[in-house]
Parts: sequence; C-alpha cells; structure tokens
Amino acid sequence: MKHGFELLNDPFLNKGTAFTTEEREKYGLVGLLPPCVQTIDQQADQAYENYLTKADNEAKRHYLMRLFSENRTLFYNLFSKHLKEFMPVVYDPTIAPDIEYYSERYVDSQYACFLSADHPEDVETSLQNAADGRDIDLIVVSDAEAILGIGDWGTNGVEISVGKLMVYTAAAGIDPRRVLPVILDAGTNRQELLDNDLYLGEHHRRIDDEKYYEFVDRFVACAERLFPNLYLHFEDFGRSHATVLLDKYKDTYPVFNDDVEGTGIVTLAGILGGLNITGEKLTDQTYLCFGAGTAGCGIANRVLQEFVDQGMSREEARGRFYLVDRQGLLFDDMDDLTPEQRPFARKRSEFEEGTDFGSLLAVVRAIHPTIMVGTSTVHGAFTEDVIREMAAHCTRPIIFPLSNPTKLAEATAANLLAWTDGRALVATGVPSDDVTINGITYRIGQANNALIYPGLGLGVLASKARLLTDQMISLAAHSLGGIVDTTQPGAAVLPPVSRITEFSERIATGVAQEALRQGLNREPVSDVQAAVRTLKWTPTYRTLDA
Ligand SMILES: NC(=O)c1ccc[n+]([C@@H]2O[C@H](COP(=O)([O-])OP(=O)(O)OC[C@H]3O[C@@H](n4cnc5c(N)ncnc54)[C@H](O)[C@@H]3O)[C@@H](O)[C@H]2O)c1
Ligand SMILES: O=C(O)C[C@H](O)C(=O)O
Ligand SMILES: [Mn+2]
Repeated sequence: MKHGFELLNDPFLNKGTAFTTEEREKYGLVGLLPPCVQTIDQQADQAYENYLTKADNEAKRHYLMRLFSENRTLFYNLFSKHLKEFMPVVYDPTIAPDIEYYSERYVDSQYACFLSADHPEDVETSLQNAADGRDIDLIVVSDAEAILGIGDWGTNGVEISVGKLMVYTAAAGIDPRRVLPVILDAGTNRQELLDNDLYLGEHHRRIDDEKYYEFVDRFVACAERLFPNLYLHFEDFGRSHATVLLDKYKDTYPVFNDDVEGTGIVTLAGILGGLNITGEKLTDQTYLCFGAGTAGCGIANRVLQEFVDQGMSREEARGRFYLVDRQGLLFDDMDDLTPEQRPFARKRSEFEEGTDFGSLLAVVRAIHPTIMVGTSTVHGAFTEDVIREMAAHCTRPIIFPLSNPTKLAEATAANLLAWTDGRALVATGVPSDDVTINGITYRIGQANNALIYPGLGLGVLASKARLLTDQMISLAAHSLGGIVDTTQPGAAVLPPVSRITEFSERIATGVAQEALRQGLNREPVSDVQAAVRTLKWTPTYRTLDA
C-alpha cells in the first residue's frame, strides 16, 4: 500500500481531507493534511462553492480538471451531483478550446497514454506503463484528425479521450481505475501546430497510410493482448480512416466508433422520438443528410437500416435518402465520392434536366425532405430560407443541426422553432435552452452520442460480449423510446441529460440481453440486470487495502 505523499498524489486512492485519523496514522499522512477530517459530501459542497466563483466555463473546467487530477472519487462525486450543469463544462462544448490550447495550458498528463507513430516499438511498454498494473476494460483512443468539427489537433486531442471517459463514468458508472485514454500521434497537418514551439506532439505532417495502418494495427493488437476484456472505443478519426478502421476490426474485437455508430444510434433515437410525437411512420419520411462525412454517413446508414428493419427493401429505402456535401447533392457520376457516400449517390436521370442542386436551398426545393440532419461543420447553413422551404412541404419537419461545438452548429433551436412557428422537431449536438413560442415551451433534445455510448459500453462490458453487433446497436437506439411523455406540448425528441444515469442503465441492460441472446458472452452471465448493477462504480471512498 502506498504511503505519505505517494498516496496523496495517487488520484485513484487520494481522499484528501477525508482521510480519517486512523488512516492518517496508518499510512504516514500525519502532518500532511489540515487537521479537520471532512466527509466526501462536505468536500463536494466546498468544491462546488469554489467552482461557482470561477468567472466562466473555461475557468470552471480548469478547476474541475485539477480536482480530477488530484482526487477522482471526489471529482465524480461532485459530477454526479451536478450532472446536467457539468456536462457542457467538462465535455462539449467547453472541451473544444482546451483541445486547441492543450499544449500552451499543459499541466498534467491525466494518466493518459501517449503513443507516437515515430516510436512504434514503444507501444507495448507505453500501454503497460500507463496501465500501471491496473486491469483495463475500456480504452477511448483518438488520432485527433477530426476532433468534433474543429479538425486536426494532433496530440492535443488527448483531451477528447479523457473527456469521453469522464462521461462514461459519470453516466454509466464505469470504474475510473479500469479505463485508459489513449492518443495516437501520427503527426498533424495543422500548420499552426507545426510552427508552434510549444506544441507537445510530433512536429511533422501526418504519416502515409501504409505506415499509419501498421501503427494502428500494432496498437490494437497489443492492447487486445494486454487487456483481454477490452472494449475499444474509437473517437474523432479522420473521414478517410474512421470507417475503414471500424470495418477492419469489428468482426474480430468488441470495437465501437462513436462518430459513426454512436451518432447513428442517438440520431435514430431522436428521429424515432420525433415520430412518436407526430404519430408518423419512418418509412414515409424523406431524409436529407447535410455534410456526408463520418457522422453523416454513419447516421444515414443507421437510419437506412431502420427503414429496412421496418419492412422496406434496401433499394426502395435508399430512394428516400439524399446526401449533400461540398459538391451539392451527391450523384453517381461524381468521381470524388467517398466509399461511404457512393451507395447513396443519386442518378441525374431521376430529376428533370436543368434542376439546380448546387445549394442546400435548391436541394430542399427539389426533394422536399421531412428529416434534415446537419453534420457539415458549416455554421448557420440551415438558413431561414432553407427552413421555410422545408417546412412549406411537411407539417412537422424533423431538423437536427448536430455539428459541434456551438460555433459550428448549422442553426440554433430558437431560430428553427421561430422560422417554423413551433412546428419543427429539433435536437442539437450541444445542450440548448428551452424555447417558448406562442405560449408553448419547447424542450430541446440533445442528439449527442454521449447520451448513448456510456450505456452501450456498460452493456458490452456487463455481458462480456466478444463483439458489438448491429443488433446490439439497434437495440440501443430503441431503448430511449417511451421515456419522454410525448403527450406534453413541446416535448423533446430525446430524454433529458439529467436522467442519463437512469437511461444508461436501461440501454446497458437491453444491450447486454441482446449480446446474450446472440451468444456473444465470453463467460456465463446468469442475471443481466445484476451484472450491470455489479459493474457500476459509485463515487464514494473505499477502505484502503492494508
Ligand atoms: N452530435 C453528435 O453526437 C455528433 C457526433 C459526431 C459528429 N458530430 C459533428 O458533426 C460534424 C462532422 O463531423 P465528422 O466527424 O462527420 O466530420 P467529417 O469531416 O467526416 O464530415 C464533415 C463533412 O461535411 C462536409 N462539408 C464541409 N463543408 C461543407 C459544405 N460547405 N457543404 C456541405 N458539406 C460540407 C465535408 O466535406 C465532410 O464530408 C462535426 O461538427 C462534429 O462535431 C456531432
Ligand atoms: O464529442 C461530441 O460532442 C460529439 C461527437 O463525438 C463529435 O465529434 O462532435
Ligand atoms: Mn466525436
């Protein structure tokens, strides 16, 4: 057992002023702490008061990160008491500037694992060093080529791995000792980082694909070998790698790509939530994706699969999907489509000659979408003209501007509701305030993968699933139904973040049951609900091992 400063400096074991008199005597802490012994609730109250004195969300985040570095139990205790308030501070959108200025603001490695493609021979040692003897069940790994919508941030992107894991613990009770944030430094193409002496990553451009895939392969194989129960979460990889990597590993290991799959699940859940409100059928909808990249195509595929699951042929269902990217509406005669876009590309012969598809407005005018999802990173792209045009052809347009952080969102909830006189069913990527129009208060769902991935991960871990299958993913999307009271005027399409711990458990149980039904559990699990509950870690102090 650690003693003295070594114990105080271990955030997994540290209790700060809550070390009891006996513990202080036993573990060499006498004289190292102020005399008063506090309870964790007193510590949390005090920390919260301190937090409230901080001037803005960035300062608040820095304060919380310090607490996280020093005492994880207290950090999560406090987080659990202020979940809704802390989510946008700890996570998106406030995490974005902390990624941009990571190197300048660096104070602590936060127990993350830093892997460099320049030293592939160090992968195993680095993972072992970072795990420091802990059994690791969950890794969030990023190569930071496409952080949120803010682009390539190289090693600075480690913050997203750390941040996503914080949400796993806060929402689903994943034991913080059993997780590992990992950053793969494969270079960066952001010139301002390469020119910046303070930048803490490798100072070269991204490596070529051959070396890149070799490096990722080495990491995956090594992590899987060192941590046999690992569930591996990929985050914010670039458009040309994200789906390739997912497809490469998903039939061998339990891997998850948050931007492709997590976003697909939460968006489908939001669409199903919207249709619960209107009573309309999914298979009657026309779908427009604006920004057909990693998330855009991931969502389109998930929603398409739901059309198929609801009885429509894949071919007919595809006919309802329109993808718009930089080129405008995507056609099959274009030679710059990505492999993910190609199956959705339309034929020019479907339309009258001379139809204009160059702008979003023109596409909306031509196809009359009933669902429009934005994952383009183009701030304000859902203009009043576009929305009024869409709303002229359907009663309750489903409109999800999902680009993050706030400064990149395609529209605000307030504008979407104002321009449609309250008819739009809206969800946004980051939290939105309620909107009141004509006396009705509209609650805005947050279609952020954070609503889903913690519960999904808990379900995979509780069932000891050896793979994450399409059926488990579909189940997760369906498990958010029935939580919101859709008879209330202004009801949200998704349940509120304030209830995330409750519905994460529900997602986990459903997903774990599905894994068992498919016979994917590596070990027998007799009671799924009990397995989920047992796995959950609670933020209270434990007795230290002798
Ligand atoms: N809410 C969520 O849970 C969630 C999840 C994942 C991604 N996102 C957001 O979605 C956005 C995209 O992320 P990604 O990982 O898919 O990135 P990506 O780079 O893979 O995709 C973005 C796509 O938008 C296209 N685009 C850029 N400018 C455009 C324009 N002017 N018109 C039309 N298309 C344009 C790009 O060509 C690309 O195909 C980001 O802002 C990200 O934060 C949100
Ligand atoms: O990180 C988020 O807030 C959601 C998503 O994974 C994104 O990349 O934007
Ligand atoms: Mn992401």
